[in-house]
Amino acid sequence: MLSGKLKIPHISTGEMLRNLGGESAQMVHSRIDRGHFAPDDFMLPLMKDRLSQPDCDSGYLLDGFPRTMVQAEAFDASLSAADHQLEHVVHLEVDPEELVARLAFRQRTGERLDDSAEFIRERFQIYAERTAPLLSFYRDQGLVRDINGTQSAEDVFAEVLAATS
Ligand SMILES: Nc1ncnc2c1ncn2[C@@H]1O[C@H](COP(=O)(O)OP(=O)(O)O)[C@@H](O)[C@H]1O
Repeated sequence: MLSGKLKIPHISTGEMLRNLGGESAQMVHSRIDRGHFAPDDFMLPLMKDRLSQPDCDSGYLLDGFPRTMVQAEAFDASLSAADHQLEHVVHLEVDPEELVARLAFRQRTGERLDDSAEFIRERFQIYAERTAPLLSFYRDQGLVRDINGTQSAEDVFAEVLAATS
């Protein structure tokens, strides 16, 4: 919805990784199917290549990147080198119980192995250890827009649009 409205590409790293072919695919899929991250030294060249495509020239909506401090710092350095700036970091806040319910629903309607109950707890823990620290990193830069994600998709969309316009 958002990328259509803003007319910029939606770049979902999870989707890119799930669709990966070639020789790295097996290594990456065996990790992400268990809820583990793809390695930083795999993600960084992948994203460098993706963000250098012409459709990214006027901006992009990142979904799932950066997810570790190593990624955030490398991304920051590459933005500065290109004289580009991040405009917003959208932080969607949802209660853990609600998230578990949503993931359980997604598992019933989809095929993602990492949505199984076995891996959900693991993904929460990895988020807390490796991704949550990015919030204070970006808060210090004044970029974080906190959004209540426990609303209907339409209301979340409206709130995100208002916070980023
Ligand atoms: N930036 C990233 N670095 C490392 N692994 C990633 C990254 N983005 C996605 N992944 C892997 O892909 C999986 C699915 O990502 P994503 O589709 O964004 O899931 P969700 O939105 O359900 O958290 C993640 O759990 C992780 O294993």
